[in-house]
Amino acid sequence: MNILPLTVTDAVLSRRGKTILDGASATFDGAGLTAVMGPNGAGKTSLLRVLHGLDRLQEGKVEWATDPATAQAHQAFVFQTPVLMRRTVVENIAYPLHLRGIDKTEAISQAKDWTDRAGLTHAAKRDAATLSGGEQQKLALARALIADPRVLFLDEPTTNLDGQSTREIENLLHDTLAQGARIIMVTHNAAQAKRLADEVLFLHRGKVLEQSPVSSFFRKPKTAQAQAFLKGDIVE
Ligand SMILES: Nc1ncnc2c1ncn2[C@@H]1O[C@H](COP(=O)(O)OP(=O)(O)OP(=O)(O)O)[C@@H](O)[C@H]1O
Repeated sequence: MNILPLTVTDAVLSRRGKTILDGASATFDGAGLTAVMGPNGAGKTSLLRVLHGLDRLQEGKVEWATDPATAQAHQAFVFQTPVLMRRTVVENIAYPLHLRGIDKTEAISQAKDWTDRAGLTHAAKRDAATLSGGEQQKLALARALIADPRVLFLDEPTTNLDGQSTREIENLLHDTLAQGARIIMVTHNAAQAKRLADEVLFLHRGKVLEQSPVSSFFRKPKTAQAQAFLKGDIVE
């Protein structure tokens, strides 16, 4: 099911008198990974939440190629701090299949497969609450991927993780990209964006200043704000 392109047009989002998105516009299409970058507080997480339909805009619109319900059924969101159920790892990963009414034996069988793919075989029967941060992120990613989303939203999935967990997560993302998905991922890590992304969306004070192929963004950013950001200057 092709739910793309996804378009956000002139998005305005305010909270408690503060403008968080200030006329943000962007289009996402085809397979690949969009790295959403920008200074702290630029509105990156808020943009992802709006695209996924978690927050309603005051102005502007979010449109998919299909009706919203179809689009919703083919996308997934992995939060920076995953919300896990007090059940085993396998049961957590099987959950989206239960929601879709898939037979329990089949759901558990697929969940075991994803447990292995996520490098969590050793922890399959453990209560998810006892996992380390890296293991929880891998669980959350496997739980998102089991339903084969066409669009996957990720909010800094490897921040604070060690090298091995980061590599395992990036390997899962490479596989997901090879399956033709579009991943829209907030990252503060330029090296990671270069490893995974085909394009960078640079957000500053609630506006999309640039959405460019990854090589041109890092070689020749279009705005003074992006240049300063890449130099490591403090950008507000
Ligand atoms: N529900 C809310 N109520 C009030 N302010 C909010 C709310 N959500 C976000 N904000 C504010 O909006 C701004 C943008 O937040 P957001 O988390 O989207 O930015 P970000 O670019 O993801 O930041 P970071 O890189 O620090 O994670 C911040 O100043 C934040 O404090």
